[in-house]
Amino acid sequence: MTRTNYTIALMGNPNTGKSTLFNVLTGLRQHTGNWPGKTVIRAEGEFEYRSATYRIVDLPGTYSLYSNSADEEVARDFLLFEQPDLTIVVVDATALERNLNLALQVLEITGRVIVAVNLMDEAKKKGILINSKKLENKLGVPVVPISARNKEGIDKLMNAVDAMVRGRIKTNPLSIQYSPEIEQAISKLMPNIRETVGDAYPARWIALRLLDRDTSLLAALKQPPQRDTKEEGAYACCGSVESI
Ligand SMILES: Nc1nc2c(ncn2[C@@H]2O[C@H](COP(=O)(O)OP(=O)(O)OP(=O)(O)O)[C@@H](O)[C@H]2O)c(=O)[nH]1
Ligand SMILES: [Mg+2]
Repeated sequence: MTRTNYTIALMGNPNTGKSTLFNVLTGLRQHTGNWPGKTVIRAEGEFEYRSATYRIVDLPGTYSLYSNSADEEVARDFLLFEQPDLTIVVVDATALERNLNLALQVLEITGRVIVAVNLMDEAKKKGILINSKKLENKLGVPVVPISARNKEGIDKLMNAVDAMVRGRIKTNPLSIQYSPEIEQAISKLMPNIRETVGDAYPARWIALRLLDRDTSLLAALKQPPQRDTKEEGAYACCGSVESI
């Protein structure tokens, strides 16, 4: 029997429109953080699309997954330990270069990624052109231009989501090659990491983080957080994308 329940994570830099997209998909019309605009704890919702039920998790905005802050740890832990079926990285079309930094980090953890280039309306106003096909070829995952606030591109985005969760899209995520010294150290560490944490975790990424002395990651791996979706501040809601 084919599965019909999928989990999507929304990740991205702060203020890129993740919660706006979350609201469009779930049909919710309210702020998702403790104060207007900012998501400080992950929020969850549910919606139906083409006979499948999606649980969608709106994560706090982060610039990296380097364990520098509680927000980064929440986002990192969700990717690592809850392993969503799909991650939508929401990037700001008017600040693509800075935003792609996080997208590349996510690609080091998982290849089940779609990049949603949001704020296309703003980019157009500023005369910024984005070649999403070229970006797609470089990143090796689907890239979909959207304007969440204007509900533009949502159909194309959901088409890509549907195709990916049902295995009709195979990705080939860009893997950054580091200096020979770092690559050598990664190769040395990877067998030990696999032996210690098993195949469920991205060994190459963990090796990189260990080389960076990421003690917070080490602690999280030793004691993975509880898979509790009913956190204080999280809430549930339902919607249907077909009704947009
Ligand atoms: N012009 C334009 N503005 C947008 C678009 N999408 C979102 N915004 C605006 O961008 C601002 C930030 O949107 P949010 O959805 O709160 O962003 P976020 O990524 O959830 O922010 P954090 O939770 O702080 O990381 C809001 O003022 C939105 O109305 C868009 O497509 N076009
Ligand atoms: Mg938000």
